Amino acid sequence: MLQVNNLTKIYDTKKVLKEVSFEVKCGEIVGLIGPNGAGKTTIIQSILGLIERDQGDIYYNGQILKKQQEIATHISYIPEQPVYYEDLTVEEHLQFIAMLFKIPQNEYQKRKEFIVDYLNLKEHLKKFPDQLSKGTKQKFMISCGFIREFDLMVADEPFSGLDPAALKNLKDLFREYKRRNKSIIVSTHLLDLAQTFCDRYIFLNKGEIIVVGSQKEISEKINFKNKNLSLEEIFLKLMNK
Ligand SMILES: Nc1ncnc2c1ncn2[C@@H]1O[C@H](COP(=O)(O)OP(=O)(O)OP(=O)(O)O)[C@@H](O)[C@H]1O
Repeated sequence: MLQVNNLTKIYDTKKVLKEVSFEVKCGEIVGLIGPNGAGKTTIIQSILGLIERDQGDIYYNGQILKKQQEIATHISYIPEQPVYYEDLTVEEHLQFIAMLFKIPQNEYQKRKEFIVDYLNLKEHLKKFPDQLSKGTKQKFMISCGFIREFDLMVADEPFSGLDPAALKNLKDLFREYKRRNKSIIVSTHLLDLAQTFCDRYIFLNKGEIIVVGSQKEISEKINFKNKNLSLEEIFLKLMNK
């Protein structure tokens, strides 16, 4: 469904992404894993057209994606840092997104009830984002990502600040969308959690992909004796820690 070819990004004179290529299939959850500064957010922002690429093409269902509007139509996004309008309430944001994506009113109500219930956001609907705690703000960002229809969601550290119940709910939500044949790219440092719901992983370091595959496949590639390494063990081995 998504094909990323030779993605390269240069800041000043530093290549922070070096010919990164990968694909994401329909109904697949792919974990983007790597140490701080590896390039996860840069990949996500390049796919979404939020920053300009120096090289590389993004294909969506075989069609090259160029215009911001085309990208936004197909791909939903949970940003790493909350982005919102200070003078709109949580509910008004959801309505605004519904309007942008032309979601019929009855469909919007159904989706809102589902997501607000899933994320325990009901008591916060009339609040302004600045009145929310960090974790609730994150749930609000997640609700904005899920209120609209999408085939691919890109989530940049979406678990940040969530309590254990909300972590579980978001994980379940990702699984539910996978059941609906939606694809998800998720960047996270929570490796124990990631290994409970991701199908495949892209391990990055210093702007380069070092290995791609399922936990089992990567385990086998990097360690012949013990084929069942945890994701944390894989990470530490790959980073030579
Ligand atoms: N606007 C910018 N100007 C210059 N360098 C940048 C800019 N944004 C990111 N970088 C650099 O690009 C590299 C990749 O950063 P990026 O934010 O993509 O990493 P990350 O893997 O998402 O890290 P983290 O896990 O800490 O969120 C880093 O070396 C970072 O310093």
